[in-house]
Amino acid sequence: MSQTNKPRVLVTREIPEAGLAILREACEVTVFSSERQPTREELLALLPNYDGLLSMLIDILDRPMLEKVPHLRVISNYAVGYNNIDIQAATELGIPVTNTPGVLTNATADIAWALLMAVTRRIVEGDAYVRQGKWVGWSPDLLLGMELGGKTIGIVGAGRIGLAVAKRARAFDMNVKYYNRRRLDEETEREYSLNYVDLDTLVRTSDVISLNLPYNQESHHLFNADLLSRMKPTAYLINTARGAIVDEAALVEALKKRQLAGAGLDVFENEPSVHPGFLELDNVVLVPHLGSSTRETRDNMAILAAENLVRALQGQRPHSLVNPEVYS
Ligand SMILES: O=CC(=O)O
Repeated sequence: MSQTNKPRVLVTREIPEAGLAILREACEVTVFSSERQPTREELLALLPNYDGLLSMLIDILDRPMLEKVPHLRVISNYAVGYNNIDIQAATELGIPVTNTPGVLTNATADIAWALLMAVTRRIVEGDAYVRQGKWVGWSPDLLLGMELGGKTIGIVGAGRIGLAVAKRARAFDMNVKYYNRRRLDEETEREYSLNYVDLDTLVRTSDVISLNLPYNQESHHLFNADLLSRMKPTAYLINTARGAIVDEAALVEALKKRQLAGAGLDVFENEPSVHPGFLELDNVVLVPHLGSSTRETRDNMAILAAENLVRALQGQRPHSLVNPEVYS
């Protein structure tokens, strides 16, 4: 039982102190661990003792799980994506769910750009080449890459992060096409020099494709063998969204067959497992879901997630609410 009248909150993984300090002011806080996530069973055993949950994007909060903890007064997800939570179920149970948009936009667009540059300019291959002592002197054709200026980037998903990628692309003199379920207004298209195209045209005509859309039933395996086969053989695919937007096995095959030139991946279908096929390919750059991982961004995510949680527990509207219907 609670020692104070403060609400009790469970934080599934240690987050930056900036957020924990906000939580401690208003709540009794338990941090599960700094080392690992709670298992499903551990979470189920713990949650009856808490009023609020601050979850990570790898905590699976599906309907069967949520139905066992309908007393929760808020779930604050430490991520912009919330595909780990059954939002429909949470809404039906009256549980507000919040996320952390905005604060991680630049960091995520930066990592898309880092992957894009690393794979098109063969940075990882070059680093290995030097370390392995293979470099015997400058050569006109050593590790040739693709120039970005004048090329076309196709952005799939033109939300905050997609637009931040577009902004970087303009600075590199690239042409920017985009595909989004809903076309943006003319002013935004003009501001970011964006050309709206359908997905097929984007895939067929882009030199780089950047995935910046949310993962849901509609986007599951959107990039399947068929769509991948329509890419230019000289083109690159960058995924900083969610792994399962791409059929990973199909991507491995397409890369092997050189149906596309390369890929830069921050996210994977079954994290932390990576399809073994990728490990054998030198035209793929792989990083372990680092999109938002700058010190500044993780602090800001912690502050936003903590404020969202405290506001919901205090009966105020959280800053970034995924399911506003719970309040109507
Ligand atoms: O993947 C990271 C996020 O959704 O914040």
